Amino acid sequence: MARQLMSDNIILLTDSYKIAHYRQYPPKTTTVYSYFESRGGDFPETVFFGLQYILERYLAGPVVTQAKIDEAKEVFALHFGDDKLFNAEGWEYILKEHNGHLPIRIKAVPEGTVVPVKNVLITIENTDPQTYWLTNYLETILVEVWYPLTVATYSRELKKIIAGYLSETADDLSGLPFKLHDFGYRGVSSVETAGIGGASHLVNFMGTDTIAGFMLARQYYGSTMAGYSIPATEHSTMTSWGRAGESAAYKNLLEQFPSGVVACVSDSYDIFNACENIWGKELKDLIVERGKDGKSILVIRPDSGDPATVVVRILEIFGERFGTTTNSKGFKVLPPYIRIIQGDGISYASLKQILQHMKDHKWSADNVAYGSGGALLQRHHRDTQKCALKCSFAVVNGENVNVFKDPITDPGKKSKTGRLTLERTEDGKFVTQVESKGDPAKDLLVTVFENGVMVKRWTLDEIRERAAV
Ligand SMILES: O=C1OCCC/C1=C\Nc1ccccc1
Repeated sequence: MARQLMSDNIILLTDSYKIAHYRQYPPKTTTVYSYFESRGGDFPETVFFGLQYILERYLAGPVVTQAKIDEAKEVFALHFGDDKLFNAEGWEYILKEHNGHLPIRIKAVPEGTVVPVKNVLITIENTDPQTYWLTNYLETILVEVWYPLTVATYSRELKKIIAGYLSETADDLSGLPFKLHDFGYRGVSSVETAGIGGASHLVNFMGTDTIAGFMLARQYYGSTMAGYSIPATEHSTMTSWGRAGESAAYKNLLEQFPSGVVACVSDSYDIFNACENIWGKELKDLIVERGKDGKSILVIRPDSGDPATVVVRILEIFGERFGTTTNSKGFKVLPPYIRIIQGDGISYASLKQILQHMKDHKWSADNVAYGSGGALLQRHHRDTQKCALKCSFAVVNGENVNVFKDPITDPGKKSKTGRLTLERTEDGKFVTQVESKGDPAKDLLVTVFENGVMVKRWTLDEIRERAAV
């Protein structure tokens, strides 16, 4: 049989130090209860997303087998130089008593919910008193939810910026879902990262080139097709015509794609010459003609230079060549058959600068879409939103213990204690009730996983509803 992939042996999906933790809890510990939160960071609220994938992919079903236990025995004896350290009995207990299903209960806020930081988002506890040691054994894989949570949050913050400028400078927000396109597949650390991050972006938008992203949404979030794209050029398909062949390359593009939306990267040599003399003069009539069907659009993609400066300069050139109208908010709009996509240097900071520069020059946000790669999918870490899992409650020798940490060296790391609920106050604000004082009937946390079974799932459509800007 093909050897178990490391990522498919749940016993190996943890940090080495956790292997020895079962001997370190107080004697007669029967419950370990922990919670996950974002303590805050770049943004004051987060979109909860991505736990469903982790549960389905790594924790659900009969994940414990004798083969995996044997593999763990072998590798941990080598890894620690000690064949007595690994809790083989504990895992064999799960195999025999629970038929390989994890005796764990996980409650979480519904995916897509936007929650202010410093609120409980997930709780996890063991359902079998024998497996108190399993709760935090699963911390490692569960805390990886920081990544989809942070990408979904970051993507939504970019959406807020674009929505704001559309509200101020466009007739409506109908173009918003396609205003930020995911260019990030090559810029992430692995195919799995691309899938997770790509799906996280699709909570907020519908434009993507990260195929792994909509495939993950298809497989884990019940979304037949979560994201869309269009024919677009890259430098190789343009520069292979040679510099002298630049206009022939562009003309060929319009002939190959006589209708529909098509994008063309145009900065290979001199984007301003390309816009002024090729797109704006030599091929102008072709562009206007194809636009007469009311649905064909040529999208020009700059890919270098200072984004704000380059975008506005192209808008001015196209405004002169193709004309403009003034919309209900008093801002200029190019004819519907020609647009711009800025896919270089897009980030939370630069997006505001570009949109503000456009506004200062009376250009509507309608004219430009954006693409983002590494900044969208990769330039994040667990401390971006300070995501962590901490133990807040235990039962030891039949006694309830409110567990917490409160380091004198960092008050910001003080953890919540007791059993927790996430509730809403009368005025609709989220509040985390601590010390087991919450009302389970009001708890917004939903049991999503129990004893190996996914007991609650959400679809991407439902999640998009909750996360709507
Ligand atoms: O130009 C475009 O218009 C919209 C469709 C996508 C697109 C470009 N895609 C892309 C992907 C990965 C790296 C760079 C660009």
